[in-house]
Amino acid sequence: MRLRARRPAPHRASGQEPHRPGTGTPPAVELGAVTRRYGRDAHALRGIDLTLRPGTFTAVMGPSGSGKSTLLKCAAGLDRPTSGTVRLAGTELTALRENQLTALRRSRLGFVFQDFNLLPSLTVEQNVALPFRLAGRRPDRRRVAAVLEQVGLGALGRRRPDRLSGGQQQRVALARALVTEPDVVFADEPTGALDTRTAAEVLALLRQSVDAPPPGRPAATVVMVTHDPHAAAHADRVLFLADGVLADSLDRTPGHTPAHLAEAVTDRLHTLTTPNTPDTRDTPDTPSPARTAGTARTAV
Ligand SMILES: Nc1ncnc2c1ncn2[C@@H]1O[C@H](COP(=O)(O)OP(=O)(O)OP(=O)(O)O)[C@@H](O)[C@H]1O
Repeated sequence: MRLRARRPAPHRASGQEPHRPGTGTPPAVELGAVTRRYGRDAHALRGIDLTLRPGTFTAVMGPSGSGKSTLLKCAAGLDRPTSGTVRLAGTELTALRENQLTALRRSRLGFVFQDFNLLPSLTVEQNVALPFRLAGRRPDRRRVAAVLEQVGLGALGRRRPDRLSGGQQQRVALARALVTEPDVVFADEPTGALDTRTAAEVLALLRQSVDAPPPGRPAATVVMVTHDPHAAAHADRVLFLADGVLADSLDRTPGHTPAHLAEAVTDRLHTLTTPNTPDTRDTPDTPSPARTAGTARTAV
């Protein structure tokens, strides 16, 4: 693979066609030719085309400075692209005024950050109920209790965050992100501050929110930026950014384990960070982790 050769052309993730109005459920996230420049010279994103279906879990990886956070911020309406379009569940964000964007983020998106971002003076329940209050709605106490059960914290609603472990605090943040049944949950390094075992528990909960939501509740859609191949291996699809373009992707195929996907992800990352290394993965006598994992390699 020669990433540099591919860099100038904008890419569309394969198999992900733009939604045509009137053809059913719109994509959860749709980016069209999104660019983001800082000043004249810093091109953080260089033409991103991307479509993510509802009820999917996508990880975004890439070297430092490749544009992951910028992509997340543009997709979540926290930053405005320099050009291009962003649609969330059919709503065009780039057309919205700032106050409309804020209202949309509060009512239709969930966020999980590395450092949890809980309010220390509020109890666990109050932190989870916050999105209702910020949206000017009465907190739905049954929903708050249900989502705390979902993340395994049903008994800790009255505690304050400083009396919780890091993993428990991140579970509260996850409950807060899920409580309004948002169109998309955006997670930026959600396990970056956690030990391996606790990180795996939080990732399993994210995965479960997509695969097995509580009865009667919709499957979540998760977009997660991470540096950790083991975290990315919980996703259905891993997107690789390099220098502001979508350079590659990996899809999880039925039957192979997160460990295999993590190995394949590590292999791709290695290729991204050392682009001049000869690519031996297509040589028949050199089986790659991607091939042994049964992973579909897709052009994006
Ligand atoms: N506010 C800003 N002003 C100027 N340049 C910026 C700004 N934010 C990001 N950039 C530049 O845009 C590029 C992409 O940054 P971004 O933070 O999206 O990368 P990243 O992949 O998330 O990096 P990391 O893994 O280190 O967090 C980098 O070159 C960065 O220096």
